[in-house]
Amino acid sequence: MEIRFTQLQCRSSSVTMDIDNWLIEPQQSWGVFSTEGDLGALLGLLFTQQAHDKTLAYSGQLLGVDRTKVALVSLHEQQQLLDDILDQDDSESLGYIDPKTTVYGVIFAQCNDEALTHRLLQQLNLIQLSASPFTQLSTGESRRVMLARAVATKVPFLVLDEPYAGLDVGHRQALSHYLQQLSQTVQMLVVVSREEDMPDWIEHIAMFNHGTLDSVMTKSEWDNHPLISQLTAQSGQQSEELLALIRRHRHSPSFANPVFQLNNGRVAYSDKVIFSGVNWRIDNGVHWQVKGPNGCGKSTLLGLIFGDHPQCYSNDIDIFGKKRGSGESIWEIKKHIGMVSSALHLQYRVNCSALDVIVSGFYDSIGLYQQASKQQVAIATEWLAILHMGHLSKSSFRQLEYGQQRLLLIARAIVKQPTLLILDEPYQGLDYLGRRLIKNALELIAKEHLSQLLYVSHYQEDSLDSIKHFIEFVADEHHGGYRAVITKS
Ligand SMILES: Nc1ncnc2c1ncn2[C@@H]1O[C@H](COP(=O)(O)OP(=O)(O)OP(=O)(O)O)[C@@H](O)[C@H]1O
Repeated sequence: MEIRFTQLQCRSSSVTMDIDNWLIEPQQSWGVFSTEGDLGALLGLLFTQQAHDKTLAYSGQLLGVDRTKVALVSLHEQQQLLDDILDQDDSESLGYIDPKTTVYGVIFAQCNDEALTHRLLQQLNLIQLSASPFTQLSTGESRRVMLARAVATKVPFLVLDEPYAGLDVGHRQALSHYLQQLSQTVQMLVVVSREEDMPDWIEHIAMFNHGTLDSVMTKSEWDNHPLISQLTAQSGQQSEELLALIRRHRHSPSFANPVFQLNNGRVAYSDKVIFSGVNWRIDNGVHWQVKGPNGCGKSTLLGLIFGDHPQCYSNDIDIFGKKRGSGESIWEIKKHIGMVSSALHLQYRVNCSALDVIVSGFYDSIGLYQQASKQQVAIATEWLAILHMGHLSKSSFRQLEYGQQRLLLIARAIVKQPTLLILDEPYQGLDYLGRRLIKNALELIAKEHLSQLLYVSHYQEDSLDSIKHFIEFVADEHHGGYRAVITKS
């Protein structure tokens, strides 16, 4: 396709996209880097006009897009598909959710082609998961299925919005290689908000600054562009404001050691062991990072702490001075924990306002069912202002962009200043500035011990200086699944 944008302008709740002049020649694939706002969602809408079940109004010209021949991969689409499948599995079952829709089924439904489905399962390292229900996959596993599903449509143009989000290092490299090969036959727009996610093989890059197409350039021009250092300085100041807010309301109770202890931890399903023999002790004030490849059990382990994993009662766990399963109330435990994860993001299916989402952090509820105090509302309002979302205070959570939703969920987790702050790939869906803001704030929270961090990220650049303790899952040759290795830097 030859696509031409001329004086095009359209807006979302986070940003106004402005493109004076941009030509995408036939067969060309482009990398798009954006510093602010969910430009991937806007471009996805412009190119498909079917995502989110709504159309996007714009002024100016967009010529050459055949919308029947474009497929979109984005976190929003992934969320939507999970929602749909959960609804479908739910409605077909008798009172309990029976996860029927398999990985194979999700891909095959797009092409009705067994050979192609099989090939894609192989190319994206999904063969082992072929019969797994889609709703049970880990974040990185679902990401790869979303891509296979888009390729299965056999369209000649793909819009890939943050295709590397949630993938471990190995899978990121494999995907980059796969996309390079795919680019011989399929045209692509690859939208990224991390410099290191810009694929090496991309020859043309469009750089957006605050929503405006700033410049188009080659990969080598991009590698030396000064914009990144300017942006870094800008986000530092915002993070300081955030920390000042947190400091003002600090009130962390401290517990006797150990805060958490897991003895000989094991999680297994009927067909496979995820991990076994895990011994992990978390002492007061120590921050930890959980590492390991996609599907090794990082979220599962954190679910044992948070108490929402069904096997937390069959494991030997002490938390906040109590033995799990000794009659302790789950709410009593959750009171001391703030949590951000993709699973929580998916669970947050209620339609309350942006402000209420933050306030719900004081009550550990999904949605708000209590009368908040004036002070709670004031703190949540300050959070909205720092996140540049003051004008969205009354907007419905589900109508916001994925990245805006994620920022609100991060604020929700931090707002009550929990003893343990569990951050399971917190940056997913955040734009460049949002990610810098939150990362700086977490670094400061950790440094000042305002909360104790349990942190998961697949990116080296996300490492926090204050985290010196690591629990890493590595393949367990003897028992199958994974075992944990503990290290200190
Ligand atoms: N109910 C279930 N039955 C069988 N397997 C399951 C079930 N729920 C989760 N799994 C599997 O457990 C494994 C661990 O999942 P988990 O989400 O903990 O991985 P992770 O390390 O957090 O991965 P990622 O880096 O992709 O987020 C995955 O392979 C997932 O498919």
